[in-house]
Amino acid sequence: MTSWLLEFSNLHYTYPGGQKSVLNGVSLGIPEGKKCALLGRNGCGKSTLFLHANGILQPQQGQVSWRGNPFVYKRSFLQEMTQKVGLVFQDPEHQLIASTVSEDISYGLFNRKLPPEVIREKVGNILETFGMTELAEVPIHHLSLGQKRRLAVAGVMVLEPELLLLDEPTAYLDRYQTKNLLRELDHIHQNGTTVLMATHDMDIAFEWAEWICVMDGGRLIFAGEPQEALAQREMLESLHLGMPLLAEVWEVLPESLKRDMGGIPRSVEELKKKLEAKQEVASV
Ligand SMILES: Nc1ncnc2c1ncn2[C@@H]1O[C@H](COP(=O)(O)OP(=O)(O)OP(=O)(O)O)[C@@H](O)[C@H]1O
Repeated sequence: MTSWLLEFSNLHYTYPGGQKSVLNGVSLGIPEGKKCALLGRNGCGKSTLFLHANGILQPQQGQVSWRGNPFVYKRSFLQEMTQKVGLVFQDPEHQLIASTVSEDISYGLFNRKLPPEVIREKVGNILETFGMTELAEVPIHHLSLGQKRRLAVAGVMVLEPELLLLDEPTAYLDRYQTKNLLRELDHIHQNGTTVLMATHDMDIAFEWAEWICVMDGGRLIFAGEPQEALAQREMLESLHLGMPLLAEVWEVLPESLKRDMGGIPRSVEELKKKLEAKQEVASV
């Protein structure tokens, strides 16, 4: 049986004064140690679900559990959850509060009342990990959007969460910045953090994630491995998510080539490698 690090069970939520319920019985488990993607069209409730992951919002019905233990909506428990679950908002402007890069990263550590020398060391290490050492004293309003996004992730990661949730972290990033961010997330994941990313981008989800969830209308409608998601063409197209580009390319390849290549490659690099290997065999 899969062990869920965080589990949402039958959550219902309507915003105060809202006309419509946003979460309509969503049940979704985040498997420990995996890179996960949450897909769904605009307004289906992804961000609202994220706000339930560390108790910022409390469900009106249903339950959130951490390692099988239901959330208790009391200050001490919620403080513990904000440490275990790091949340990176869609808009970094909502997250960055201090005036310079290093001050911003220090903020959460100061709140934890850590000794100044420990804070200095942690900030220095995280700046190095994120390649931002030279930006330490730069005012936040001088940063590019890509740098702000990296800083928002760094500011959460310095608190060493066990689960990192990112709300559309690649939105508005160019290909180069997107690749860098995904590489950083891989690094974070290799160091033992479970990662869940909300995205509209099926190509990123297919290439990067090991577990894919799809929401619609405040409910979960699919959860499974990326290859299983490919069997859901009709559902993915009806939600305007579409199929990954590589799956579309795969469709038009000759059957003999597909047989030799095994399954659909997960990335362009994997496709190239498989094609080159095939050419080498053919030229022997
Ligand atoms: N603070 C709020 N007050 C009232 N309604 C809200 C609030 N935040 C979000 N909503 C509404 O809740 C619904 C779900 O929004 P949410 O941001 O959770 O969806 P989403 O799937 O993350 O969308 P997107 O992909 O566009 O970011 C939308 O109809 C939105 O207008």
